[in-house]
Amino acid sequence: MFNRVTIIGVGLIGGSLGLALRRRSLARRVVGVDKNPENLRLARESGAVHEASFDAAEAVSGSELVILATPVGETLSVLARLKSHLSPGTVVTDVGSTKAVVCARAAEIMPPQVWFVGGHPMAGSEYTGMAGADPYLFENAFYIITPLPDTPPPALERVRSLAAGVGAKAVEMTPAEHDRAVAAVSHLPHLVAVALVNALVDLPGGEAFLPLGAGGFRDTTRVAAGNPLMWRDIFLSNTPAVAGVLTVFRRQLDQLEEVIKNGDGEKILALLERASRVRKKIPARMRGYLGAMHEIVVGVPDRPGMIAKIAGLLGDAGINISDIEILRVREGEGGSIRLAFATATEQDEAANILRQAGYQVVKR
Ligand SMILES: NC(=O)C1=CN([C@@H]2O[C@H](COP(=O)(O)OP(=O)(O)OC[C@H]3O[C@@H](n4cnc5c(N)ncnc54)[C@H](O)[C@@H]3O)[C@@H](O)[C@H]2O)C=CC1
Ligand SMILES: O=C(O)C(=O)Cc1ccc(O)cc1
Repeated sequence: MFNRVTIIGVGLIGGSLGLALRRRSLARRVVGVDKNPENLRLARESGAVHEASFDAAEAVSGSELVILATPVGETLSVLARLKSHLSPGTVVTDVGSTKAVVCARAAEIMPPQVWFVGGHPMAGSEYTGMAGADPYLFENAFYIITPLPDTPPPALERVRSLAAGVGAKAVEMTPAEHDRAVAAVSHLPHLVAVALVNALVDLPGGEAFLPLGAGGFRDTTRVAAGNPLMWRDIFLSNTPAVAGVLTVFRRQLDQLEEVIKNGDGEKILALLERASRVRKKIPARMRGYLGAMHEIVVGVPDRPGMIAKIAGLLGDAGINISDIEILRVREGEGGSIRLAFATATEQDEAANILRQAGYQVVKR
């Protein structure tokens, strides 16, 4: 258990860490600092922090762990302002989406006997601020930690225990490796989503097509609703890696344009098949590092208490629902619910029980 943890920036990620620390009783005292009074108020009200403060210098004093959870562009200036108030033995970590610039500079700024260990929970959403925080956000997510060669093992261990404590799986890499990897799996997808939305708006009458967008447009553009200031800082602090992946992506777009303009069905098919093959390798039934999920989709009529009824039938049979999602709802007609189980046996049993109770069930 930590004695005192200070979180600077109680927004989506800082607030979620506070909620997770409190929920799991991982710290005797969690102090939240923010320049936004509303986020501080919500953090206090929701119990994400024991104490809220505008004064970072005072709040970090005596903390075992200081978590910097501001946008990346603020992290180093916040650190520079509070460094002389850090107590010997304190470990400072961050949660920023880029690591090389911050980790290199933070190591230089640190006073003696205080260590900076970079961190990045690979979990989040398109929401912003404490109002989007979630105590379960990090559950089963990867949490990348980027120690430097001279990071003392006890300092690294403190950040590892934060990651494990909030339910995540810690993985270590160098800051440069981290930045290359996230450029491909997080920063490029964000830019693609932004370009898709802006392209639609650029098309004559395009914005009027927006309501017609089916699942595909929603799925591929969800992240474009994210916080523009946060994402600006990310692109400003990972420029070479992002530029590199954009070049590769542009080549892909050029290739698609060429084969489509040429009406080359064989090549179009080859490109689509290659992507389909690789995409299917992403374990669709895995969340973070959880094992494969075994799913069923249940059709439910639109009546009060239906979810409770289904959960009750399965609960009575000792079957644990690992995940639940409402897929489609049509007012007055019902909809479908996806239920996931840890084992194929539970999946089979759940399908049988619900079918016997008269529900339509499809196993996935
Ligand atoms: N949003 C996401 O899905 C993820 C974000 N991250 C990283 O986490 C960090 C925080 O992002 P979010 O929580 O999404 O942003 P957010 O905007 O929800 O929260 C940031 C908080 O920091 C506060 N803040 C900004 N400058 C400050 C300063 N100088 N002093 C005190 N407080 C200050 C803001 O008022 C706000 O409450 C960013 O570095 C981001 O790259 C990491 C993983 C996922
Ligand atoms: O919304 C999502 O699915 C995300 O992937 C959120 C996210 C945004 C930034 C990060 O650095 C990590 C995760």
